[in-house]
Amino acid sequence: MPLSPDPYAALRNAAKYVKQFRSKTFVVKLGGAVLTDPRTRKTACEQIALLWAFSIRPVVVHGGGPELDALCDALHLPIEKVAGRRITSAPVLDAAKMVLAGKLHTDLLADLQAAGVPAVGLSGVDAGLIKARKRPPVLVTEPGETQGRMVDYGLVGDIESVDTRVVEHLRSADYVPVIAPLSGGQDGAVYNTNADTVAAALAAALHAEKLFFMVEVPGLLKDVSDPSSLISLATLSDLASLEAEGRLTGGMRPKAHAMRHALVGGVGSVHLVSGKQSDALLEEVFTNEGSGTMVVREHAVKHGEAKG
Ligand SMILES: Nc1ncnc2c1ncn2[C@@H]1O[C@H](COP(=O)(O)OP(=O)(O)O)[C@@H](O)[C@H]1O
Ligand SMILES: CC(=O)N[C@@H](CCC(=O)OP(=O)(O)O)C(=O)O
Repeated sequence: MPLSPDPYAALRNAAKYVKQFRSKTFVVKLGGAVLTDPRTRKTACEQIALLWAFSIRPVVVHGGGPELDALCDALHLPIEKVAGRRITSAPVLDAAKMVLAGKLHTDLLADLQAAGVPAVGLSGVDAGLIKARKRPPVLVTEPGETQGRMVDYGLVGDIESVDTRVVEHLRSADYVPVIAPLSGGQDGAVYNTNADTVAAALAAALHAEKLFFMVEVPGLLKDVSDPSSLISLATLSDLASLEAEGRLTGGMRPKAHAMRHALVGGVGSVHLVSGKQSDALLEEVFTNEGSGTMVVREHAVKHGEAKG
């Protein structure tokens, strides 16, 4: 969607945000659905390149769930997810390394390079960036269920610490870090960690201004089956109500948890934007109305006011 019919008015309006966000850290998490389609991946990279050109400092975290599903399928490995997180056996973890720190990661780096972003790839294992411990069996209650059940997620890591030094080091030399969602444990262990969780922990540790989730849908929806039910602005308590009403399912559950973690951890705002609709990220950053959902701790911004 064009910013405005008057290009100079659009430019003046965008300039206000360019000034406001110069040198600020934006963590951008690219979801699996956006990455799987080469066209949407390329469009996402071009938008990140524009943020970079405007002196915003992006840090990219990527998922890759659908591509990992495809490899598991090809290898006849089970695909089991509970509350949006994968049950990860040793062979599934090997497949995760191949996809998340391998093919998908490299293809994303190549697209970012092509868009003019000096991207450098890391996983959470590099330089102890994301340290985790194996998640113990936990009680999980799915929406619609009255009773929870104990779930052993296997080789899934719960984040214990984030050491941002390698990220800061790259940023001080003007590189853009691109992080795959694997984490390191004791004695050389490697764990699979949900990419939303990694993005939120990193955004909090870097004191990011904003955290973006680029997803398949237009943003947070009141009714997941109705794309027109977009919620443009939400608080943490709105998020809790939606969750209690069972309106957040599948991958939106770890995302809701991640949004909460980031906001409580000091990130200014969290945004859900479409990775399918062209320029949705730019529209969310550089226009008053935005394109997706902005989530804030509490209502300092009233409906109808600028989102930026
Ligand atoms: N209330 C909701 N609003 C928007 N999306 C929702 C909602 N509840 C569940 N979802 C689902 O969550 C998905 C996003 O999570 P996920 O599949 O993990 O995305 P990604 O892997 O791309 O980050 C959406 O595509 C949608 O199917
Ligand atoms: C533990 C866990 O669930 N890990 C995720 C990591 C990838 C991911 O999060 O990818 P998306 O962002 O595309 O969902 C997985 O195995 O699918």
